[in-house]
Amino acid sequence: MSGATASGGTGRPALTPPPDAAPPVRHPEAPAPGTLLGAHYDQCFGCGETQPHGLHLAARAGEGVTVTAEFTVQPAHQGAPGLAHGGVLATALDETLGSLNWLLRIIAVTGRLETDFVRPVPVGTTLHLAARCTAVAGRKAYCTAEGRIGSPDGPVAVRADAVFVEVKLEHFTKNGRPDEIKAALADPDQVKVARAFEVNP
Ligand SMILES: CCCCCCCC/C=C\CCCCCCCC(=O)SCCNC(=O)CCNC(=O)[C@H](O)C(C)(C)COP(=O)(O)OP(=O)(O)OC[C@H]1O[C@@H](n2cnc3c(N)ncnc32)[C@H](O)[C@@H]1OP(=O)(O)O
Repeated sequence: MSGATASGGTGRPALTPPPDAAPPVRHPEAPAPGTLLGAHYDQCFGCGETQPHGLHLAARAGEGVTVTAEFTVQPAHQGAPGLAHGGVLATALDETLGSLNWLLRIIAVTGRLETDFVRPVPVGTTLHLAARCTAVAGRKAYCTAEGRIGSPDGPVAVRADAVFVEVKLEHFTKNGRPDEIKAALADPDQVKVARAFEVNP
């Protein structure tokens, strides 16, 4: 698949939107700015509320196609003694970026995630994350995020650029556990169902 190469076969870096990319459009029924988005799946390692090993990251809708999120580094997230593991920090960025799906009202998965680790992040730190979609081209959403230490205006510790690729629900039913998808569809909590599955065709 050409998309997995650095340039996607175009000679253009894969994280640079193509010339025909359009500005992202906030879906008219996207959650209002300030709304806590909740988990897309309660067992998700990034955001799942009942995932004991997870980051319990809580994302909030912003203006336009932006979100913010907070994540407090726990002892279980260490790489070096007292410092967050880089893969965990990449997960926090990935999850925050993935939350932009709710504002675009698409189902999209991470195709590429390029991360800069700018400062070490000590255990106990609350990382304040902010993500925004910068462009959309076909099935691809180009997004960027950063995480700051201690407050939304704190020093930048991590940054990421990403391409998310829109997929059909079959991506999950074919490759994941279809029974759980069906159970989620039958969930009487209609808000949750709408959030998970009521997306643009
Ligand atoms: C109980 C219910 C729960 C269910 C939940 C349902 C609702 C959920 C709602 C929201 C979910 C939010 C989740 C957030 C969580 C955080 C995000 C993650 O961590 S996601 C996991 C990690 N990512 C993967 O596992 C992807 C694995 N990869 C793939 O499946 C494929 O490679 C995929 C879908 C990315 C692309 O495969 P193709 O066959 O569909 O499409 P092709 O034709 O190859 O590419 C389409 C376009 O995308 C570009 N592209 C593809 N891969 C790229 C890449 N790596 N970098 C740059 N561009 C790429 C290509 O160049 C092409 O562009 P051109 O249309 O030709 O212009």
